[in-house]
Amino acid sequence: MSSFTYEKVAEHNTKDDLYMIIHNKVYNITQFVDEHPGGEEVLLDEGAKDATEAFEDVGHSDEARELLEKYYVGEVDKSSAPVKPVKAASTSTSADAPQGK
Ligand code: HEM
Repeated sequence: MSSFTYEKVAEHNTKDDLYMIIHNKVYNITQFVDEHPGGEEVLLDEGAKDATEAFEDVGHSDEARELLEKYYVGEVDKSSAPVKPVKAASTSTSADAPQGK
């Protein structure tokens, strides 16, 4: 079974190559971006990192959860640390976010 560090997942951060982590599982959702009923914007915003909270906040249906299986590519390497994906259109505030060493 493949495992991915957070850093590896963070590299897949574009519409043409997008990964997402939900409940410690890694999904390659590139093919799904155009199909998402909630639009592509949220997937691009929440992609390339752990989107568990965003995914759960929406209250996605069982059908949505089943869809995920199709895009499963592996597990998160839990010994790795989350990274802040570098994105051109980042909306995050930088001041209170310490960078990794
Ligand atoms: C790959 C992961 C995801 C899958 C497979 C997925 C799938 C779906 C599906 C099937 C729906 C239709 C309603 C339902 O069945 O629940 C939906 C709706 C929606 N999703 Fe996602 N979703 C994903 C990730 C996300 C994320 C990370 C967000 C971030 C906030 C999000 C936001 C929404 C919103 C706002 C709707 C409601 C759209 C509407 O009814 O107007 N989704 N999603």
